[in-house]
Amino acid sequence: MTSDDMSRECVIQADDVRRSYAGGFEAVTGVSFSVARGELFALLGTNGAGKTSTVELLEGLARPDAGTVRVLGHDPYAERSRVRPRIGVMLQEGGFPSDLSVAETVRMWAGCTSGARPTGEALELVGLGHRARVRVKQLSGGERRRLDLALALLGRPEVLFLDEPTTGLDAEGRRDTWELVRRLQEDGITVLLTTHYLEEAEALADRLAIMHRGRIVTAGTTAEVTAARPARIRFELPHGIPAARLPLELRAAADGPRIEIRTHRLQESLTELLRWAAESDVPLLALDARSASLEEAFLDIAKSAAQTEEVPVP
Ligand SMILES: Nc1ncnc2c1ncn2[C@@H]1O[C@H](COP(=O)(O)OP(=O)(O)OP(=O)(O)O)[C@@H](O)[C@H]1O
Repeated sequence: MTSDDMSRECVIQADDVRRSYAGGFEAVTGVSFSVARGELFALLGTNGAGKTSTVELLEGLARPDAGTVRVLGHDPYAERSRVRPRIGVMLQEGGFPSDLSVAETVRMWAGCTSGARPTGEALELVGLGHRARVRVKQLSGGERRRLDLALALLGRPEVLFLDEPTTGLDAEGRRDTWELVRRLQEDGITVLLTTHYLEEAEALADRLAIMHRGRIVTAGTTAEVTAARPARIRFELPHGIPAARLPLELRAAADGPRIEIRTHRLQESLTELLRWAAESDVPLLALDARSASLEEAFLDIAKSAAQTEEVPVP
């Protein structure tokens, strides 16, 4: 960690936070993490892992049963009036009246937001300037998500909570949203993102945490989270060339003509494979070599967690 990192102000802090629902079910079971100013932190997890339950505590919508939460140095629940004007929250479903126009919706929200941006500026920011007069019910799903985002950005927040911001968007809409989030980050906004898309976390997050059953199972940069997992080389051998002809160190799980090698030394293994292929004059078909992805790390975590879970007694 550089001295610059150490001097960065901690904007979001969760310390050993717990949250239970009526009936005693503990959805968040001792979660700790911090987010520095200007950082984008992604919270990932299996279904029902406790992401939303955690984020609601940070947004000041509920009080933790144990542990402490601080946003911009304040308790977001007890000191809501100090924290709320400085944060923006993009909910999964905005739920605004669908008969209003886009501009009317923004103006309505601006009425409840201190220091709101002008309507045109908020809409331009999310690429909806040309849709100002259209009724909300006529917007596409992707445009509605962008309107949700415009409303979250209305009060020029220092901290932005994005709850699954690209769910329901097509590939182009998703990439447009990523571009926008990157621009916001360049302006110094701190972002806490929850997402089901690992690719989204990979593209945007400075650091991330993966939750499962109410706790953080692993956290760090994408590189840190994937570091311990092997890289993968895949290819097919031409008909008539058996996997047994590969150098001993590279012999791997063969599935018919398809070969997959898992290795912690990707560069060395690949060099060796390519040298063998060149010397033996064997074309490697559909060759694909890649470092471990976040998706593989996530699936491993979900799988190993499932294996250690108790089997319910009938
Ligand atoms: N109001 C509630 N009352 C009781 N249990 C709840 C309540 N809200 C959530 N839960 C439970 O708490 C657990 C965590 O839910 P939460 O919505 O925080 O998970 P999540 O990680 O956001 O899930 P998803 O990715 O599916 O949205 C789940 O088992 C859920 O059923």
